[in-house]
Amino acid sequence: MPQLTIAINLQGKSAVVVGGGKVATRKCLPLIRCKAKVTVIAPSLAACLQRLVRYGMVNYLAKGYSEGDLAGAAVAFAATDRPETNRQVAREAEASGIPVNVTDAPELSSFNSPAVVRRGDLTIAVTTNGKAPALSRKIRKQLATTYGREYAETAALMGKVREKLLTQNDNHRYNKQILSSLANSPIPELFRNGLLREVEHLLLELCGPGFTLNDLGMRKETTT
Ligand SMILES: C[C@@]1(CC(=O)O)C2=NC(=C\c3[nH]c(c(CCC(=O)O)c3CC(=O)O)Cc3[nH]c(c(CC(=O)O)c3CCC(=O)O)/C=C3\N/C(=C\2)[C@@H](CCC(=O)O)[C@]3(C)CC(=O)O)/[C@H]1CCC(=O)O
Ligand SMILES: NC(=O)c1ccc[n+]([C@@H]2O[C@H](COP(=O)([O-])OP(=O)(O)OC[C@H]3O[C@@H](n4cnc5c(N)ncnc54)[C@H](O)[C@@H]3O)[C@@H](O)[C@H]2O)c1
Repeated sequence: MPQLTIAINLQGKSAVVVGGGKVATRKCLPLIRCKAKVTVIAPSLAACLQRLVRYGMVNYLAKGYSEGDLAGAAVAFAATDRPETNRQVAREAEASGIPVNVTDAPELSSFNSPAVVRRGDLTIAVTTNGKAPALSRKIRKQLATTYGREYAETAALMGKVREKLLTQNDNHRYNKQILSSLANSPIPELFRNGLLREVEHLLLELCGPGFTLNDLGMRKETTT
């Protein structure tokens, strides 16, 4: 089934992960990163999850799932190795209108987890609508080699330029032209090679004065 791909803000929202193994751990880490309040429910935990509990990054209920455990959740994950338990979680979520990811039954899920490359505010997500997760993983690895850390800097820089353009200039056509030129410029390659002076030259050429890395509040380093 074709699915809507969205990026959702879960900061401060409750996320319940049922199960405490390898797959549950993989579901918890991005939730922690986006500052959700994560609760894990499982009779026992994998070592990595035990550490996350020890460091206060997830709340832990040491028990088997029972109906009502999803109360107040903005999102839920059924990641136990018991298909019947995962189905019970799916039923409660469905009855309560809570989006749920059932890790052994895509047909019962209201969403699935894409394979993700993160570079600062740039997120590249790959999904096959649940058909071929191993393919998503392979493509994620290919993308990770093409889009390195320099894209985090590029996205940050373009965010600053865009903010400044939008606050000081309401000529949208002109702004679009500048931002499109920046997106198609060699700025990522320049960042990758530490050529910040050349980045400055490009900014001057494409945006005009007032857009140095300093003006934009971005760290300025000496270049060779
Ligand atoms: C992308 C990724 C994200 C993540 O989980 O964070 C992810 N699976 C990953 C890896 C992976 N999963 C599996 C293998 C072994 C090879 C294989 O079976 O193909 C590998 C590959 C590996 O590990 O190398 C086994 C597997 N996966 C699912 C089932 C159940 C079923 O299909 O019934 C089974 C059989 C379980 C069993 O054996 O019983 C189901 C789902 N897995 C999804 C996501 C969702 C669809 C994503 C999409 O639309 O493409 C979906 C539908 C639900 C969900 O979990 O959201 C993550 C890669 C992270 C990365 O590396 O970036
Ligand atoms: N979606 C995916 O990407 C993917 C990949 C591989 C496997 N899977 C599926 O994910 C499931 C979990 O795999 P795993 O490798 O994490 O297993 P695992 O054996 O490492 O962990 C299973 C966890 O479930 C917990 N559990 C068992 N009964 C429970 C209950 N009643 N209530 C709450 N927790 C309970 C256990 O304590 C354990 O922490 C399997 O069903 C597998 O088919 C999904």
